[in-house]
Amino acid sequence: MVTWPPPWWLPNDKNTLVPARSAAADLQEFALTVGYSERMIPVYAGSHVRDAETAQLKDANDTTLMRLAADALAHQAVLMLKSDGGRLYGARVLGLIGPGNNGGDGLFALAALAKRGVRATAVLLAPQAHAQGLAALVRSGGRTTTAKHLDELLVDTDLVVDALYGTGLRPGAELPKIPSQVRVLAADIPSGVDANTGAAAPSVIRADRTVCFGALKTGLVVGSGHLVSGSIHITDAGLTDHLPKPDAWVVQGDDLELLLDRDQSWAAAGAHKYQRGVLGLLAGSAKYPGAAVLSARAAVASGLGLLRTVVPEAVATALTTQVPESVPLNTEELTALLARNRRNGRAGATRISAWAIGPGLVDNAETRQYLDQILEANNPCVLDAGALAMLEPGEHHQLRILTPHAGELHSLLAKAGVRVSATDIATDPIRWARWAAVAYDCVILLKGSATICTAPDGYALIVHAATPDLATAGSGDVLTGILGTLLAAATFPSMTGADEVTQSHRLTELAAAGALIHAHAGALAAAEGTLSAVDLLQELPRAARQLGL
Ligand SMILES: NC(=O)C1=CN([C@@H]2O[C@H](COP(=O)(O)OP(=O)(O)OC[C@H]3O[C@@H](n4cnc5c(N)ncnc54)[C@H](O)[C@@H]3O)[C@@H](O)[C@H]2O)[C@@H](O)CC1
Ligand SMILES: Nc1ncnc2c1ncn2[C@@H]1O[C@H](COP(=O)(O)OP(=O)(O)O)[C@@H](O)[C@H]1O
Repeated sequence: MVTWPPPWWLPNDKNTLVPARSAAADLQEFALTVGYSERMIPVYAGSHVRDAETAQLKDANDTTLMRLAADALAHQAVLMLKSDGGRLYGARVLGLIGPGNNGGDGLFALAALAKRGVRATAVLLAPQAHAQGLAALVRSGGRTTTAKHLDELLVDTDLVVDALYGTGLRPGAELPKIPSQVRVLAADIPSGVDANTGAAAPSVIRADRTVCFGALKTGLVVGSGHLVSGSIHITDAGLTDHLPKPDAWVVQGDDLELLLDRDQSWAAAGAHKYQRGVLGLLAGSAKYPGAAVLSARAAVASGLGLLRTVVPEAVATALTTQVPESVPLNTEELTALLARNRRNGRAGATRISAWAIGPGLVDNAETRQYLDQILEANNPCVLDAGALAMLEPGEHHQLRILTPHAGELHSLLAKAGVRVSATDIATDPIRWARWAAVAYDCVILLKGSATICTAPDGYALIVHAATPDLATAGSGDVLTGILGTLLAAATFPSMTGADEVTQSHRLTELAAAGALIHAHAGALAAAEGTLSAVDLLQELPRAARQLGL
């Protein structure tokens, strides 16, 4: 059950809610109480992986795990060197070696490469280096040098192995500048990335490939971390018994079926349109007429049964012309429909099964009246853009997905009395998405290159965009339409008596499913050239088919 207000919030003098000092620890606890699935890729805070590694190693001098990590690193270095017809023998590899175990990984990996004829040089960038690793390198014929020679060595290097800092990084590290044309393989996590949050130092060493040891770290999948890690290869180090419950899960195309958990009955030949879901759309304004059209088209293209629309005069004609499948709802019909919803729930031919609210909406008395009426009818809904600005924090026991980008998340949190800057959100996006999920008692889908979907109890799913081209005007309106259709078609555990946590997990999974379809359509559209929101729409049926819907 979601408790409101959450125990770690304290009222301030303006009677709004602000986080108590212990909030971070409490949230961490929350994040760890969620279940486990084999299918999605579990993600752990870097510090938890480090603790697990330490627990796994009974003897502090045992280098078993480090050698395992180094083997994986050396293997990927070989693959990178050999790609594009490159030679291994005589290739020049520079290791950037830091003071801790990450440096140790790099030294053992260089030693393994030196044994295979690579000209391996360790650039010792800290006053001390891992002693056994250093001895192994020297025994294998590798060389060492200091930072003084780095720039001249970089001119003639085939590959840099970044083993400067891993999960032990503290803020303020000095990092060398590596020219962008030099290929970089990172040990565990690119140096400069915070393994718990994904925050990256401006001077972060950007990698083409990262070999991640033991388990996928949160810092590699959100924030700037996943933008600077290149392709990620995870090495199993047998840590499972020592790891806590995951911090989050990364979901990919294969997970869609699991996320949707569809009741297939409607798909039978006899199913009619109402069983596929009836979506209500409250969207658009004279100022933003196109947003309503984009959401409507996306909803229809995602396999909706029926679309009912509530839009202002200025949008109505364009909507019926461009989305002839949509059926407008006038005020009287809306009132009657919502009354039926309130009395008899969401199923049935004359009900609305879910709402998509907000794209292009502006805040005025009429819109507020519609919004209040719709929310009162208690249907599952997705709230985006203009609707977010009209919401207040608090408990409501409804199934809601809110879809802010970072700027909108900032405003939502500010309304709840949580004063965080856009930079704070960028440096720890999962945390602040979780806060908003608690404050608004809903699922938050935080948009960005990594989309974070999280429930009030901390359950978090991450979806990566395959292309930055998705960041284009109207792309979010398309997402709202997709989510609306998924909500309209979904059955919820409430109907079988499940508790609110189970319901909110189901909603989180639907949100992630919507983000996956959106991301896949984006990848298909980008493959054809530059991407507009309309291109994205047109790829939706193909994306859904390829993902097995
Ligand atoms: N713990 C283990 O048993 C294993 C660790 N492994 C590797 O070890 C890494 C973690 O090792 P460590 O805990 O030694 O941490 P790191 O090697 O990431 O860094 C810690 C060292 O860097 C220094 N340091 C951190 N921030 C600094 C700053 N801002 N300025 C100057 N110095 C700074 C610290 O004083 C310490 O000496 C993992 O990322 C992974 O690469 C793997 O070898 C597998 C086994
Ligand atoms: N850098 C990025 N790389 C990939 N996808 C992104 C990036 N930034 C944003 N997105 C995605 O693009 C969409 C933009 O949505 P939004 O900001 O609401 O746009 P609009 O309001 O114009 O419709 C979201 O799905 C978001 O996750």
